[in-house]
Amino acid sequence: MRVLQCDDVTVRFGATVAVDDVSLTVDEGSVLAVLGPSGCGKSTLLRAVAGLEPLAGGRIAWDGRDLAGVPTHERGFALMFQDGQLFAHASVADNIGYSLRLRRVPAAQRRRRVDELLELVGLPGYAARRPATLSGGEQQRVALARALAAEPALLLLDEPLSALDRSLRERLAGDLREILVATRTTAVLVTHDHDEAFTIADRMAVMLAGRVVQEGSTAEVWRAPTTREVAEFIGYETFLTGDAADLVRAATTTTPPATTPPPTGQALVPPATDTPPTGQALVPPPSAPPPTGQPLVPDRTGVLAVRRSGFRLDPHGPLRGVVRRAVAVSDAVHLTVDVEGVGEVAALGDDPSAQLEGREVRLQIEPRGTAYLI
Ligand SMILES: Nc1ncnc2c1ncn2[C@@H]1O[C@H](COP(=O)(O)OP(=O)(O)OP(=O)(O)O)[C@@H](O)[C@H]1O
Repeated sequence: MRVLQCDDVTVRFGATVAVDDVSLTVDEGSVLAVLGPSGCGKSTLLRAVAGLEPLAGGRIAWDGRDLAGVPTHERGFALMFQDGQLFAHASVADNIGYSLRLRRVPAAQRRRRVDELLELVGLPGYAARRPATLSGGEQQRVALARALAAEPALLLLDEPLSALDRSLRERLAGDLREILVATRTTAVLVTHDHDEAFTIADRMAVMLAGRVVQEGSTAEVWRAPTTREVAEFIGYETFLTGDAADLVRAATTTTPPATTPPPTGQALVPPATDTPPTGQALVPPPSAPPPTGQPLVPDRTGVLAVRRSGFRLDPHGPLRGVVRRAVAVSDAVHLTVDVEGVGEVAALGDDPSAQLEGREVRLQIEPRGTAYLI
């Protein structure tokens, strides 16, 4: 059931239109990510839903009821920010139990609920600790427990993981997804990180310059961005037109993967990650077999967008090129390859230690890493 409904919402700061005619809906128990670059208006939209910014136009409704005139504390929503903003002088238990105390929940019941929440966020035994003695990740877990304590009708998450380092962010994003699903929490997550949006949310709304430019299930937006701006924002790096696009399209001839149906909603990892393929591919064998099978990329005019993982080093690949640049990352190598008849493309190799610059290579095309922009 649809519970949050934003219709033509506009928020202005003087002459700045921070949120421009945005319409969105969120279903009960589902998580919507509002994904966009810094300054696109996503935090302002979240604050408007919380009742912290007045609307210049439009309407926000909860469960069919217009929220105009309903103050923040009466909306029954909880907010969690990038910096959890814990009370420094209170224990972890008092931080988590704060909203329960305000509601005069008896102490014994409060303690039980705090213990349950600490278990849920993976911090059993932390009740007596002070926030200053916790790591950044632990502090965010406590902030999440505090936000969930009052069983909010809607949880509003504003970049909840961006202050953390990358590996911790990835782990916590997975945990956050599991906790939201386990508690059947309806949530709106604001983030600039497309991987985070993919891990945590069921649906995604891409926001650019105050407007929602694409909305859909995370898998749908990931696979089929509608414009170049959206595609760039969610990680497509190479954009081809005309003969270059035709050449790549004609070379895209591989057997369809066994798991063609896209994940819907519950996926914890993106379907087209930059995971490197197995086996290294440097020198093309002279008798590399010609590609066989049916072209998978539809024959249409438009811009062919390709992720780095869409072009993989493979000795049997149909495209030939010369490596212009190779940048090793932890378990892969990011390549810029000048492909015959195509030009420079971003590609992926699997051996960070290989000396590839200046070498002739072949590339395979991974259809799941490609999209057509019409
Ligand atoms: N209180 C304010 N007064 C004036 N302008 C504001 C105010 N809050 C936000 N803005 C402006 O509104 C626009 C959107 O800001 P907002 O913080 O919503 O963007 P954002 O996408 O959340 O960015 P970030 O990720 O950097 O926080 C920006 O141009 C910003 O300068």
